[in-house]
Amino acid sequence: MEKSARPRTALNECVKVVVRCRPLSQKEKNEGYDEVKKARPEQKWYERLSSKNPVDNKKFEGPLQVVKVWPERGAVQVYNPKGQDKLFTYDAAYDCTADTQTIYDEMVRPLVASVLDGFNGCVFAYGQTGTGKTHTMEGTADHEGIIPRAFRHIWAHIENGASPDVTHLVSCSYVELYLEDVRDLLSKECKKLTIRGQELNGFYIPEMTSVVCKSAAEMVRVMRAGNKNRAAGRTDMNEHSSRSHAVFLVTVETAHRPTNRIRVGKLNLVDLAGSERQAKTNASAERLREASRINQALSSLGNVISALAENSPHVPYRDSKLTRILQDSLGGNSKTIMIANIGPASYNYDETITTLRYAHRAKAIKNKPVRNEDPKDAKLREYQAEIERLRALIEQRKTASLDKKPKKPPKVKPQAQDNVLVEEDTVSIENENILAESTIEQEKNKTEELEQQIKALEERLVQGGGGGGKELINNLNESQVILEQRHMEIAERKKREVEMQQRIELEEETTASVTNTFTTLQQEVDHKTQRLKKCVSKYLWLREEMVEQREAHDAERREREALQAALIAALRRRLLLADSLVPDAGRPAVLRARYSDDSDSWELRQVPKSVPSALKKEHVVESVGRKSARAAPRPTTAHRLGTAGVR
Ligand SMILES: Nc1ncnc2c1ncn2[C@@H]1O[C@H](COP(=O)(O)OP(=O)(O)OP(=O)(O)O)[C@@H](O)[C@H]1O
Repeated sequence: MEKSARPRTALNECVKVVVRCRPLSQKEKNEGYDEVKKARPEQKWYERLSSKNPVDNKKFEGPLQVVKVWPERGAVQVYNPKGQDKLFTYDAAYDCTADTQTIYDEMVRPLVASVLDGFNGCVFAYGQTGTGKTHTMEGTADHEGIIPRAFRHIWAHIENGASPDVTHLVSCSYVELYLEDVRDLLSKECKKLTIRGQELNGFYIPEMTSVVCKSAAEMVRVMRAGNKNRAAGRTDMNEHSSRSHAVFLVTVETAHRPTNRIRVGKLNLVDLAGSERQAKTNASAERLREASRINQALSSLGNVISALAENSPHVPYRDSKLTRILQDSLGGNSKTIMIANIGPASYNYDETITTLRYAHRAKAIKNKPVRNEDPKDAKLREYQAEIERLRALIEQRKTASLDKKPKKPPKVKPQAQDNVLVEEDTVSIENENILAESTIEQEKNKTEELEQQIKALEERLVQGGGGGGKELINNLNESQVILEQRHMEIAERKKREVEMQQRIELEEETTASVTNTFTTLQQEVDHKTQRLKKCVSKYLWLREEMVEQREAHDAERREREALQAALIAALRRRLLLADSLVPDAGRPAVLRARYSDDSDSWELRQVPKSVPSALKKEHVVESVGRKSARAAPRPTTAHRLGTAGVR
């Protein structure tokens, strides 16, 4: 099993990006979104080049399906009413006919195999609300998602492991990020947790519940138990919308007895909450607050992706808890897959383009996965040491109890005068024996207790080749392994085909003029005109893209400002209601945003006016968004409410 010649480190590895487009929902079909845009009046390139603003504000004239996926090219094309269609390429692209099995076999299976080999892995689903992130990651009652498939894969590997010299320990944890709080979904009352720095091997939450599991079914039960505690709600965009980011962490520890080495692979399975436009959601105050935090965390994630893609010297990981948790997965010690989920309908055009842009940027992120060998915090090592200690204790007790064996009473002699003495001896020996027997009984109980402890510890560990023993099961396991290998081979071939296709397209563009030979001048002119047109098209595309990105950025900023204004208005209303409770009620006051080191957050404080500064008692009204001290921006004017507004 063990091959010491294998390298411990992998080369820099880019984040793999996969796009999945969900089918139209029944509601969308009823509204007529199943019409596909086939032809679009094309503006002549020289007309568009001469126009001052290449992007007019043309909108969709009716409901349309605007996304076309090219699985064989790993490309996604989006019909653009404002200009040229958008075309993005990825490691893989799946249309609405693709099932999760295919995505798992082609993309996720190799990653989970690496985790079983001691690497860290992360799969995270990103996208607008209602685009199928939960469907992809968890699945539904009749459709298995990536997470339960990964469980089955892990246990198939353990059960098929040929060597009984290999011991495994599989544990899982489940946390969610709700309103910037990390909550333990596997603890009673979902206790709040604190992320303690960044360890070498993934994020570190000391009090997080960790459940040792012994089968895939047990892991599914743990996931379902956690899901019951997850924050979910109904929005206009999704009947069952996840209102939190959920991270399911699987740790697989593997000990190889001959070499006494332990490998620890950690797999983060992340279902992010969806971004959403407030204008579309008709959100209530509570949903607004949730959405604001969701969008805030996602925008931090976007900033981290951009900084990494641009090789920026500062990556703002500390801007949100989500980015702290994903720190290793993005630009660190992990192999990572981002699944960007999109919807096909035209009313989601802006969000689809935003998701595709982020996903495209994420392709440039380079990770540095390292196999985790013999880490200090391996639980398996702890268990093994404890079992050894208990065994040694039992041995000690056994040798000690040999000395306490009951003595035999002396034989009664025939002489009458000696009998009294002998009887006395017998009584004392019998007493000693009763004492010794009770001590032995106690020792036996203690030994049994220790043996029980060893058994309990050993039960948590799983020996490789668990499926062995029966020939039938062995054969079944073997065929399963062969089948898995075939799946991997097919997936690998398909991946290479997509890569080849993308390379051919790129080379066609760059080398056509070099390789082409022309017999007539006219041919050369035609060819060069064609090339010029292509270059101009590309230029136009980039110009449009730039303008659109600026527009999207402005729209996002405007939306955030509107959201902030709405939240502040809600806060003001609450303040007015609670006026009588405010210590300085009646006096004019201002609201100021101050950064608090204690709570690592921005706080809205009510500061009384016209009071000598020594007597000013600030009253914290509410924490506004957590930001780390280093990365936090100065409060904007939106934070500073007018003095007239609040009494
Ligand atoms: N590939 C797919 N095939 C069939 N149905 C799908 C697919 N993707 C999503 N759906 C359906 O679309 C609906 C919304 O999906 P889901 O809840 O997974 O979205 P989401 O992105 O997780 O949303 P949110 O961010 O609000 O939690 C569900 O009814 C789901 O079953």
